Amino acid sequence: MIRFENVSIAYDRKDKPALDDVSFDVERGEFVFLVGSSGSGKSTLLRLILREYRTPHGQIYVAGQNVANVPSWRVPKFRRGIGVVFQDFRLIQTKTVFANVAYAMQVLGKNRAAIKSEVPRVLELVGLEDKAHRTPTELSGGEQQRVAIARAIVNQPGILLADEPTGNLDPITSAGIMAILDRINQNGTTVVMATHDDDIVNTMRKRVIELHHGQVVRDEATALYTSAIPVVQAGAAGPAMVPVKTDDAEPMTRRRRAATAAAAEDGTSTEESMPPRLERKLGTPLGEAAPTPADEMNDGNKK
Ligand SMILES: Nc1ncnc2c1ncn2[C@@H]1O[C@H](COP(=O)(O)OP(=O)(O)OP(=O)(O)O)[C@@H](O)[C@H]1O
Repeated sequence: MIRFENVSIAYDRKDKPALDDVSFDVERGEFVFLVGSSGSGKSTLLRLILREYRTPHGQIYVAGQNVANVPSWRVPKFRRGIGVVFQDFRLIQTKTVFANVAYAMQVLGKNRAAIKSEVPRVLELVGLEDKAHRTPTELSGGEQQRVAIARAIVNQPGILLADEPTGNLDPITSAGIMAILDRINQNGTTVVMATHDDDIVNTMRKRVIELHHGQVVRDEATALYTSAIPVVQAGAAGPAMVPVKTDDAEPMTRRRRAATAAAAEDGTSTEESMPPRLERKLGTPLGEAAPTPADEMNDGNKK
């Protein structure tokens, strides 16, 4: 579905490459986390999938098309097959929830009957059917992100790109968003999500592609945020290591490290300071299993 072949790009001739000889394949229907420190190249990679830049080196194929061969005038059509969700939601503040989602269909010239039937289905999928007539200013951050997801999937894209979709949200709200993304993925949409959220990655156990200085240093199935095994760093002469955990226990997440440090200072048990496990939170009402009309819509897509 998405293939990078030896892709390198620098924003400026004198800059180090933002991506450096990156190769990977994402199959249709996969869910992939992109991880790596700030500046490692995650957003650049997502932008290249969207054909925001022409690629100076290497080849990128998206849904069978060589992205470099998509002429500028065809880029809008090319992007119809890709939904995008950003950290900062990017909703139109003056439009209602319904109108924000409907707008994504209007720009593609969909007729009123289609909009009237599709928008409610997608709002139901993200659990916002009762907030259709509110504006974004009347919604919580998590609800706004659900509107953004509804807008991203209303045209039934084969690929959903998410750039830190939970970056502005608390852990419980983030878990609700992840339940929705997981469900969209189970309905057949390929999902690529850039994130710094170790709890989410450690809970979901999906494929992880890790970038470091623009290079892929890890590409692992059902993986943790931080590698549990020594990994040879791409481009290194010898087996340089990315961070490795040394015991068999679950690796410390960012929040757990903070809780442990705080507990060490005040002498309390870390268990009490821990946030509830994300798995439990993923079982919250947003993850309800009953199929919705939007599921059927997506199922129809897969056939
Ligand atoms: N528009 C731009 N112009 C010049 N350099 C850029 C631009 N966007 C990103 N870069 C540089 O490219 C490199 C990769 O940036 P990118 O935004 O892809 O990283 P990231 O992994 O998404 O970071 P973060 O986790 O902070 O979002 C960085 O060195 C960054 O400074």
